[in-house]
Amino acid sequence: MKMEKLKQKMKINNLPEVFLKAQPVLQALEDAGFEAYFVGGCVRDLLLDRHIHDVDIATSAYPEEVKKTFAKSIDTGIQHGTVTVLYGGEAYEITTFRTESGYQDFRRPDKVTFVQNLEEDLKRRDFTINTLAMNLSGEIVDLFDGLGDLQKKVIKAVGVAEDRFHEDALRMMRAVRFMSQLNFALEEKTEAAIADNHVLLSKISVERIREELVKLALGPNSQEAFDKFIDTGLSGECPGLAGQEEKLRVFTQLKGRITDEAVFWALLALIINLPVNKVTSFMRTWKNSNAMGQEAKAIVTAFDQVTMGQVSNWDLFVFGQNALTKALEAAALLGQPVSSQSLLDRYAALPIKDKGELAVDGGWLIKKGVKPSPALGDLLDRALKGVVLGQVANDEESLAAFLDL
Ligand SMILES: Nc1ccn([C@@H]2O[C@H](COP(=O)(O)OP(=O)(O)OP(=O)(O)O)[C@@H](O)[C@H]2O)c(=O)n1
Ligand SMILES: [Mg+2]
Repeated sequence: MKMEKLKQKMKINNLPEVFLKAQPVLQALEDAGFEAYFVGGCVRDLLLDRHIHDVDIATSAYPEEVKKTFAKSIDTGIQHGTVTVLYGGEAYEITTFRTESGYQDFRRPDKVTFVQNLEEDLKRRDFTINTLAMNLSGEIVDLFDGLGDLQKKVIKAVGVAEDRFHEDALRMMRAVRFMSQLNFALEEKTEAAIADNHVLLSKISVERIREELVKLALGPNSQEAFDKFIDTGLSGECPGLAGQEEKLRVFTQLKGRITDEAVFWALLALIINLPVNKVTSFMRTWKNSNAMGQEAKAIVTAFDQVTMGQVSNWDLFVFGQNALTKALEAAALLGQPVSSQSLLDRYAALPIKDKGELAVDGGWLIKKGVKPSPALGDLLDRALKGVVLGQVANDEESLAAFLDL
């Protein structure tokens, strides 16, 4: 990407495809007599050469006027001034310049007020790096020195930090999440304001906090971000983490990067010394899906076994490939001495990896004269164990002999 700095104005040449595709949308709004800009995360990520997942547009047009300008639109958040426009097979969120006032509950504005200019809109946004806007010709509008802070690599609240966090307390989590994802530092006053206001996080839904925490954990700079998450008191406002500050510091000393969400949850449970039988309920307090809860529990179970040393082939079979590899990943991150390769080799050498691969089933046993009964289940278990442990070949004849049928 080419950037030119002209009369204090930065212009991006050779815009990536996502923006080129969206340009006609901006053009249509301008042709209809309105102002329109690309705003927020997409401009930030463009300048950082990061992947751009969606392109957001801010405009002076009112929602009704936006709808009139395009053939296809959906009223996604019309009460907040957002209309989703479908154009060229893509969906664009177009939001009228707005300001939000009266945040009684620290999480959503009591009312949205439309404003006439871009500056009014940008100044109620969270961080300077998220206030950048770009016009149709690729010129960057930088009213709050977002470019300077991108260069300095700092997360800095727009204006008075405390006000921004009172408007939306989730922004405190966003601050540490961006630190991790972008490998940025936290500006001093912004950090102090989080430390002063961390209790407001309790007003935010667990789901929204969870989403930010997972992004933080999976980011490349998670170690420093975890440090701030703990230092500022944010961690103490999270489900099950109050008073666990010292243990949570382990996250600042991991031996590498967490690359999987379930591994993160398993690590969290392990680090706060949660007994295996508490993992599912802990996962529920974080409003995780049952599937994620079960996966985390399976990883913790496998971890406990592999780090204790005694792992039979039957154990390996029960863990399964997913829980085993992720438990080994967790062990490596925690610097636990585990002979991962030999466990993986042993797993790979198991005669079967799944119950479904067993050459016989209940129907076969019944044909062999076994009555449907609990004993039938026991026989199947014996067959499965025999095959997994290599005591019998996985074919009908060998299994019939093995089970004395
Ligand atoms: N609590 C929030 C959430 C969002 N924003 C503003 O809305 C933009 C878009 O929000 P969102 O998509 O949630 O975040 P992004 O910054 O785009 O980051 P991501 O990469 O996660 O989408 C942000 O850039 C920021 O300007 C804000 O001020 N306060
Ligand atoms: Mg975004």
